[in-house]
Amino acid sequence: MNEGEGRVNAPSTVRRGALGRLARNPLGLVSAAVLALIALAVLLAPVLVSQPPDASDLRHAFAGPSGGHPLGFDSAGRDIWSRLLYGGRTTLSGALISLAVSLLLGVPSGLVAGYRGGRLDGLASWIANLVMALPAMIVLLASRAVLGSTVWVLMVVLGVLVAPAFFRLVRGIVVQVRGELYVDAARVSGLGDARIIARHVLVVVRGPIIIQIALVAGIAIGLQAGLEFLGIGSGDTPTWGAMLNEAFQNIQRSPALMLWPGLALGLTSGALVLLAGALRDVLEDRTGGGSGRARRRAVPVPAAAPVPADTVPADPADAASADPAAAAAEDHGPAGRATLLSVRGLAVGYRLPDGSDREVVHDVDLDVAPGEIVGLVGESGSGKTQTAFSVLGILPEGGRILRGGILLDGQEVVGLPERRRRALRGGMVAYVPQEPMSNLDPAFTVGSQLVEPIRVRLGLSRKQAVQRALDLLSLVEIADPERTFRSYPHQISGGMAQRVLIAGAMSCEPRLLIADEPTTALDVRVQAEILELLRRLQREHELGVLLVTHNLGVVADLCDRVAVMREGRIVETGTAEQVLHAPADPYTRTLLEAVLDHVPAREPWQPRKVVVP
Ligand SMILES: Nc1ncnc2c1ncn2[C@@H]1O[C@H](COP(=O)(O)OP(=O)(O)OP(=O)(O)O)[C@@H](O)[C@H]1O
Repeated sequence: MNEGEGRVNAPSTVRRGALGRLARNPLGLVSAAVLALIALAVLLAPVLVSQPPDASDLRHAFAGPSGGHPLGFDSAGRDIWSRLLYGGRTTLSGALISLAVSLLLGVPSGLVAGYRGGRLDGLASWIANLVMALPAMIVLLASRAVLGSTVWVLMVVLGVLVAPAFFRLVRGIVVQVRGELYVDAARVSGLGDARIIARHVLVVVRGPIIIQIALVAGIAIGLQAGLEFLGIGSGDTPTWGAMLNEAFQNIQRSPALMLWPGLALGLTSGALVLLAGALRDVLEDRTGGGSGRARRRAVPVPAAAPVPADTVPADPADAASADPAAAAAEDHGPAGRATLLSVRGLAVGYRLPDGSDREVVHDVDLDVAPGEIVGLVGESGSGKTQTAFSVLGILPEGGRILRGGILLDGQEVVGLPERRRRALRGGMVAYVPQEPMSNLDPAFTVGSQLVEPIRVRLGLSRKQAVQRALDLLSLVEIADPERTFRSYPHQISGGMAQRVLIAGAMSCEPRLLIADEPTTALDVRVQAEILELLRRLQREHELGVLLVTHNLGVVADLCDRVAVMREGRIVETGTAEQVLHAPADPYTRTLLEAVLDHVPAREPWQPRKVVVP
């Protein structure tokens, strides 16, 4: 029954930490050690030097190394070792300030712009492009003239100039991630934007951000040194760039003075670049030994305490819709049963560039009663998914409901604020998607994906949520729930993944389940098992099910009633028996004829005899 159990490699999904993998990467280890040594030396400067960096004694000008002065003296008789360590403090702190500013500006704006899209994204991208187009050196020179020569202020300006690098990196990744089905699944499960970003999006961008930090730190150090070398800094604090400047002025007399600040800059920048490369290998797992990508977390499915519609605070819209709801249930409820879902005159459109709408669903009426399975069938592009997404309130960007109403358990949901819509999704109504694997975030274990929405929606403790997730895995007939709980999506089969998604959908004890081609991506044997599971859950939990499918075999097998869609309209509705045996609409007949049941089977293929002359 539990197909694919054998595919679970081992319960011990070894999840070595990134630090451990970095320690096994020779380049990473050496560069991290060099950086750590440099950081330690500049931090311990007061105890490592024998005189302050600005203490000058002209009698020692250009003098070589001596006791307590391992690198000798500069042109003003100052201790080079002391200036190198204290200069490192200024240089590295300056780089940290630039980094902090660029991270603070670039990362949150990239996350929000990428995730929300639309005008906000357009505006943020425009600003980022504008800042990137500015010549950094010219802006820094102008800033010095206007804001003064304090190195810290220049570092803040540098941070602003570098921020677009983080913005573009993060935004680009988020735009890709937001289209992932597991993000849609998290949305459908009722998780809010902030939680989705924190859980599913940040985890994807953190690796590239860490790599970028190493690169940008190197750039900031280089630029700052460049400014100081040009003599643009304040000159009252020792920095590696200022040391290079002084050394350059005395290059004829003592070329060795260039060596130490040059070495410090070269070592630090080089180590940062190498560390960035090693981090890239480690975080993207190029060195083998683990499926870094696959190990990215996973997300998921719904979970939530049923949030009865009537517990949501009333607003005037509800009062206005109360009567129509009751009327709809009375007038249109199938066979006199109270409707769970009642769609009336639904029209969905997509905004065109000229401001008009392209209508893709026209005046759809549809009902689902408790304990009833209604099939929504039709050829590809007929509007089934748009209808289902309208009920869930997750139409893609640009799509909107143009007309009509949707009553969920008597409550009008069209026009309901997103917060209240979210309370219904993953609560009273749950969703089972078409492609189970794509709806699980590969970076999280199955258990983690189930537990998070359960905790959010049911307000359970972690321990209780884990127990509930295990119970749900048993409910969907997974033989070894604990093992599956610990597995990553790449370690389970498609059929098991679909069971996991159904478990997630059931976690909120929904009353209406919307299943969009739930078996299409599965092989025939697993399809039958999943259909049987849905049937059992529907029976035992009195679920209303809206089953979106193009498979008339599934309809015959599972559905009580059928609505046939064509070009955005419902062309025929009736009991499964009526529609399949005595279709009234010519389009339904065409659909049925397309199922080759009545066509005589072809002769088995026979190899042709090849006559060899
Ligand atoms: N994001 C979108 N922007 C514009 N039009 C869209 C968008 N998504 C869907 N449509 C249009 O809506 C119509 C109905 O699509 P829908 O996805 O509901 O079809 P479907 O019956 O579910 O097909 P399938 O079985 O292939 O999923 C199609 O003509 C499609 O082009």
